[in-house]
Parts: sequence; C-alpha cells; structure tokens
Amino acid sequence: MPEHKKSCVVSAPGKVLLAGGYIVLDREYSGLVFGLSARINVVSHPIQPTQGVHLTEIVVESPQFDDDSWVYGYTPVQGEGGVKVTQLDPGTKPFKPNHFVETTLNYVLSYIVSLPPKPTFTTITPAKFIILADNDYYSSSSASPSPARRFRHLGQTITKANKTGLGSSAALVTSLTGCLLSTYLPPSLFSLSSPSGRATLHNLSQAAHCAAQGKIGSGFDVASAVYGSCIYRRFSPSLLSSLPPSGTKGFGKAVVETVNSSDWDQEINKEETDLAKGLKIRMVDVTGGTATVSMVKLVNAWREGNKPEADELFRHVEGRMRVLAQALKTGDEPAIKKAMSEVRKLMKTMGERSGAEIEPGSQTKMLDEIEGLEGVVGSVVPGAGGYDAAALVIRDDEGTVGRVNRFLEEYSQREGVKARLLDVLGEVEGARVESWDGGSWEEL
Ligand SMILES: Nc1ncnc2c1ncn2[C@@H]1O[C@H](COP(=O)(O)OP(=O)(O)O)[C@@H](O)[C@H]1O
Ligand SMILES: C[C@@](O)(CCOP(=O)(O)OP(=O)(O)O)CC(=O)O
Repeated sequence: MPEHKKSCVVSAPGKVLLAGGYIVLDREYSGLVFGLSARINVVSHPIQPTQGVHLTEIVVESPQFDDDSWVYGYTPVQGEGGVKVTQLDPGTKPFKPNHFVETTLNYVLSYIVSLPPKPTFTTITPAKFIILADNDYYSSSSASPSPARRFRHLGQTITKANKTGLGSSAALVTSLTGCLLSTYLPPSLFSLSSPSGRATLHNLSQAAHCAAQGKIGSGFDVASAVYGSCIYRRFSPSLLSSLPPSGTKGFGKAVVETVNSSDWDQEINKEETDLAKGLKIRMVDVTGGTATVSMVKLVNAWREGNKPEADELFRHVEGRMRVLAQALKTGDEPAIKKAMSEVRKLMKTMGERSGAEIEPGSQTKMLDEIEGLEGVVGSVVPGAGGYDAAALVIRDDEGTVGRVNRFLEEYSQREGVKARLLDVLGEVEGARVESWDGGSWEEL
C-alpha cells in the first residue's frame, strides 16, 4: 500500500457569527465569525472490504449515535464524471441515508480521481471514516455519564438528537473533506498546512456543503471551519452555479476546474480577529423556545422593498461589526460593550422592520438581565438570531462563570425554559490535523 494511504485524524471547529447575520449573505458586506472549541473529528483507517458485499467499500460511522453507520460502494462515472457512491444495505440495520456524508463523498472522491494529468480510480481504496463530535454539539436527553467522556454516547439516532446550533454540518463536511484528501492524496498534492491546501479544502467543502444543503448560503460556517475566526466576505455564488449534478457526465472534470479555479473571491481576514487575554466568548443554549423558519426570506423581502433604509442599516451593522472586532482584539471592555449593544439594537430593528424574529422579546429580557451581571461584558443573539442561542463575551474568571450559571438556572425556572451555558469557548484556529492516532476514542 503506498505510504500516503494511511490513518489520519482531521478536525474542524464549530462557529458563532457574532455580528453580521443577513448582511454577510451579500458580498458588499462582511461578518465577524469565531471558531469554537467544539470540534468534529474524522478518523480514517484502511479496511478489508466485507466479504461478498463490495470490493470498493467505504464505511462511515458515527458511533456516538445508535446504529448510525453508512456503507457505500463506489464506481467510476463515464465521460469524466468522477465517482458515484451508492449506499449499500448491510442487511443488519435499518437503512438510513446521511445526505451530508454521501454528498461529501461524491464531491471529494470525484475531485481526487479527476485530478490531472489523468483520472486514477485506483487512488481510492477501501477505508473506514469515524466521526466524533465534541459534546456541546448536542443537548443530552439523559444525565451526563460519569466519568465525563470527551465524546459522549447520545443514546439515540442522529436525526433525533437535539442540536445546539454550533454548525455541525459545516464542521462535519469540512473535517470529512480534509480527512478524505489527507488519506488519499500524497502530501505533494494536498497538505492542510499549506495555503493552497487550505484553499482546496475551503473551495471543495463549500461546494459539497452547498450541494448537500440544497442552497448557496453565505458559507461563513464552512469558512470558519476551515480558517477559524475571521472577518469573512463571501464568495460569489456564481462560482458554483455551473456544476453539473454529481454522478453525471463531466462532473469530475467540472469539480476539479471549479475548486482549483483562481476566480474564488472570498476574503478571509484573520489579522483583525482575535480575543484579548482575560476575555472569553461563551455560548448559551436555550431550549424550549419556538423554531424560527424562513427568516432570510423575510429580511430579503423587506430589503427589496425598502432598499435605502435597509442598506443604511446594513452599513451600520458592518461598521459596528468592525469596531467590535477591533475592541475584542485589544480587550477594550467599554468599547466591546458599546459595539455589542449597538449590534443588538440594529439587529432588533432589522427584525422589527422585516417581521423576522431576530431578537425576540424573550431574548431581549434574558440578555438585558445577563448584561447586568458583574463580569459580563456584552451579549448578542448570534447568526440569524431567534430563540435558541445567545453569545456572551465575559471576563475569564470563575466568579463570572458561576454568576452566569446561577442566573441561568434561576431564569430557566422563572421563565419555564432550559437555558444553560455550554462549555464551548470561542477559538481562533481552523481545521487541523490532530496528533492522536484515532485509536481507542472511547477512552478519551
Ligand atoms: N456527528 C455527526 N455524524 C454524522 N453526520 C452528522 C454529524 N453531525 C452532523 N451531521 C450531518 O449534518 C446534518 C445536520 O445538518 P444541519 O441540520 O444543517 O445542522 P447544523 O445547523 O448543525 O449544521 C445531519 O443530519 C447529518 O447529516
Ligand atoms: C442569516 C445568515 O446570515 C446567518 C445564519 O447564521 P446561523 O449561525 O444562525 O446559521 P445556521 O447554523 O445555518 O442556522 C445566513 C448565512 O449567512 O448563510
């Protein structure tokens, strides 16, 4: 077996869009996104294909969930079509698709086999890919096991698990893409530590994630999974519009041309994003609220009909976002407080004007009270907003964490919700190769 077809572990962080929701969908504006310490890891191992099942077999497992394992066979597609994977029914478990995993395999394997100078299907050999998500991605329905495990078993299937909204699909697609590229390509063709390797990971993960989602979002979640914290200006959606569907003639060639194209125009500004020592970004998970749907449609419709007002508001959000980024970097607490409070006001106005519940009344009440606690510098409803999450910038000391925890316990009882501080912290680093060998993850 060639030396590069080895076991490897690649991880990618979750995200929090601290400022710039909605405006970041438009290339004229940018958003401030932080990576999170909650990561999704993907571990690869070579395998012997199951006897009598398929000679070309790729197994993907998510062992924290009940019965979540997906087995695929892969076949070349004629006419420079790349590779098409087909989910195999092992007969022993209920047959459940995983659209994000399957789409990522179709995109990344097609990219790998279609690289110039000529298609090489033998590059892909049977392997198993194990997905391990840090605990904060899901709210546990059962009491935490003791001793605490780094990767908790959730005791249910993935479709039933309650997500906390940290961007699991973007972190999954990015870490799986990075692991597939690192497993099957020699370092001369892909290295996560080189700028060109990172660009490949970014472009390919964006393409796969958009296809799996069935829409072209701003891509801030994939960008932060790849690069970590940054001020992000989106790529032009037209870059992905001419890709034929996977599994059809010409797909492999087109995916290589698209991913390796020099037309990618996203801007990743890492210089202006950092978190000063002594401060932490923390996430609050709020369950028991109502789901928010189609908020992007409402904001877009309002903007269409009220261009001058909407554009002025968008410009203000962008301006406050940049002030906030600078203040977080230098640790200027009064400036952070002011910028976060202005972002909150502007986003609340955007919600009121458009009819989208970006900062609903219940969140305003909770955040106003939290901001009154000693050591809490500022708060926002991150990303698209809604009922289910909040982001805080707090002083990094036990007293503050204790005060916030006690407050959330009292608030939850009082308001009949379940609000809790997640362990996750804002973090600067993006996707990386992990040094552990992937063995005995149950012991971690
Ligand atoms: N740990 C995991 N193992 C396998 N698939 C996962 C995992 N985490 C996320 N996914 C995939 O991502 C999908 C969730 O995507 P989505 O609903 O967009 O959530 P999010 O907002 O967290 O990105 C899941 O249905 C599954 O296909
Ligand atoms: C509205 C947005 O600008 C921000 C949404 O941010 P969230 O962090 O709320 O995202 P999800 O994890 O997809 O729910 C849409 C976008 O930028 O794609």
